[in-house]
Amino acid sequence: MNFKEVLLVVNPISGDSNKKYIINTTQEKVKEQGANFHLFTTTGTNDIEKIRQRIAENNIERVLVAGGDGTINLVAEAIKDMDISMGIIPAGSANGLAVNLQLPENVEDQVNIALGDKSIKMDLVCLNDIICLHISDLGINAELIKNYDESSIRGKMGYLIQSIPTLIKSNYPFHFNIRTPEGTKETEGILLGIANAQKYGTGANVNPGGKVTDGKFEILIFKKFSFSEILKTLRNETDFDPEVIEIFSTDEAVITCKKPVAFQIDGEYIGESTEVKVNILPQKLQILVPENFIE
Ligand SMILES: Nc1ncnc2c1ncn2[C@@H]1O[C@H](COP(=O)(O)OP(=O)(O)OP(=O)(O)O)[C@@H](O)[C@H]1O
Repeated sequence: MNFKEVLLVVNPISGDSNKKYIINTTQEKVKEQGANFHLFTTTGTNDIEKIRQRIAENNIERVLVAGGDGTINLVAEAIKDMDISMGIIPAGSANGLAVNLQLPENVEDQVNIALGDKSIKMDLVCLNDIICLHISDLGINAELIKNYDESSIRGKMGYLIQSIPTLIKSNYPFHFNIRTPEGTKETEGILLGIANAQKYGTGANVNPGGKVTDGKFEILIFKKFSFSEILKTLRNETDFDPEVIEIFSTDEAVITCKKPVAFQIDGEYIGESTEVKVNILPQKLQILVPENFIE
């Protein structure tokens, strides 16, 4: 152990769940390790600045995050230029990044990993200057997130309830122009994903070749709905029909759309966009993983 001051950042509303058990367990384990425990509860406004302030005031050396992908993203933004490692205690609606980092279900095990020594240096994908740790997309999934944000029911059920109205109201197919150092591509689709990791929080393995430390991201084009291809992602199969799902790796891209398209980063709805500039910050964030983590 090479830290004395630990900050736990907790999102009180994420995943529609009470965080008391997580807070108590973390506090106990930090004390057992002979370190000091500090707590920051997010408010939904200016959290990045407030976290940076707490880190400076208390000489924080390790940050733990209890929240969903949105909360992990904002803590990553706060610490990305500091020499501080981040541990994750998944407590959101879908926990996409936690699935990719192979974190266990049990809170005690999660806290042990977050306070442990095994870490990787993760790439951060940067989209119009906003970082992404997990998966971002333009199209129907971002429309779903927008509709969810506007509804009053939170958690997994909230997403489920919004899925049918989203399909009915959607403006798909969308038209995308994708420029990368490898060439230019014009395509239509229901969703264009920009993936650092492999899986959505549902476990759907949409990007089987994705690695969070390889200095690259993948562009995923879902050209049309196909239940057989969706089932393949759920079964971890990798032989997608290129007529339905096309995937390629790159390290830079400019995506333009003829009409504004809904856009989300790590589960947070950003707005409608006609241009997304993508680049990568290789091995930028030190993040704790299980001892038996396999890339
Ligand atoms: N105290 C708070 N009150 C309201 N919103 C908050 C608060 N703290 C953080 N937030 C918001 O929570 C969002 C992040 O939620 P996160 O993605 O971590 O959890 P989630 O359960 O997966 O989210 P969601 O339920 O929206 O899918 C951010 O938009 C952030 O601004």
